[in-house]
Amino acid sequence: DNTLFEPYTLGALTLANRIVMAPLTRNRAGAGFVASELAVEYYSQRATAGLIISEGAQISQEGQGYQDTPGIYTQAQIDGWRKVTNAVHAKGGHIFLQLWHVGRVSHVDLQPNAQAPVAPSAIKADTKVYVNNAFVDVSEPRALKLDEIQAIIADFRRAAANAITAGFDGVEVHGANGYLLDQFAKDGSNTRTDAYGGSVEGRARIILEVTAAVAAEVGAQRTGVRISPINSITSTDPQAQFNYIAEKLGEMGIAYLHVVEGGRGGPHEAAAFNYAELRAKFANTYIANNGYNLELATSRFTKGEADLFSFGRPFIANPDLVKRLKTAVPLTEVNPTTIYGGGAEGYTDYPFVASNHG
Ligand SMILES: C=C(C(=O)O)c1ccccc1
Repeated sequence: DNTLFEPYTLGALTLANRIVMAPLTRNRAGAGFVASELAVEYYSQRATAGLIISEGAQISQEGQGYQDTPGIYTQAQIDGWRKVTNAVHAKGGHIFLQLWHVGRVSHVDLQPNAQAPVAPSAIKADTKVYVNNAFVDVSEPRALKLDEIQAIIADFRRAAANAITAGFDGVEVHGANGYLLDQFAKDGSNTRTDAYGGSVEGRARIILEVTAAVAAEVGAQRTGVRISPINSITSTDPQAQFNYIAEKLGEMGIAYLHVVEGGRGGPHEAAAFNYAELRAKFANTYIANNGYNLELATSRFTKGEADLFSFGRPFIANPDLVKRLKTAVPLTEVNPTTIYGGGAEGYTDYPFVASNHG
């Protein structure tokens, strides 16, 4: 098979193609942080993706950083997601849920008892979050105690079990984009001197322990991990840090490593990081992400540099992205004003290619 549109085996799943829908936060969850009814239509519209990875779903109240993002830690949330997975499966699609803990990227208004957001160290992120319908500075975080780290690992494990109960085909541990696990992995945000910091191994410990716990719960073949070696937070030697993480994750036999190449949402730059070296540390499936188009994906695929390619914004505006890429139909541009928050507009109302076309 020499194209992106041939079937691909991922663990026990046969994907119809190598095109993955990347996790996309849309801030449309309803009361109780339950995935909205509209999410049923939104995700099933995009079921022709080889694999859908859902928007980040927080594993606990403490793990939430933005308003109206869905959770995966209550029965009502599980019930809401069940409708989504049923609809995607009814269309022959496959869907993983992204397990999310934001760590320091949060605001006291979202935190239990208005507490400070938690982090590896009490270092405030230089970023804003969408809370109370406005972009506001994040709140000052506090450093986690060792027993709290064990509790968070248990939260990830429980959330993974909930995702399988909700009908997901697997889970993706969110270790990227400046959130909790990424905060531990990078020394720009982790100055701990205990077992969870102070060295390549120490900074990697929590993402490896979380992944081991999740894989023990749902199976290694239904577990993926997302990392972003050089975005969001500075680190001294990202190549050494993430080569080590990739190697240890590879030893666990998990299904895939999903890599944000370059800066999040930025152009796909040939960044100062060797992704081929990283990939060589991980024997299973490598999903390449960030600013791909068909031409770039095809060229890297034919060079054997990645197995699957994930697309974010193109999937927002093109529910039938696979058909458009396969038949060279021009893509609809995303409307940036309706990505975050709102209702059906800019969510479930993007057009499909006319059925008589291609
Ligand atoms: C979960 C996100 C990520 O991984 O970047 C996110 C969160 C808020 C806005 C955009 C993206």
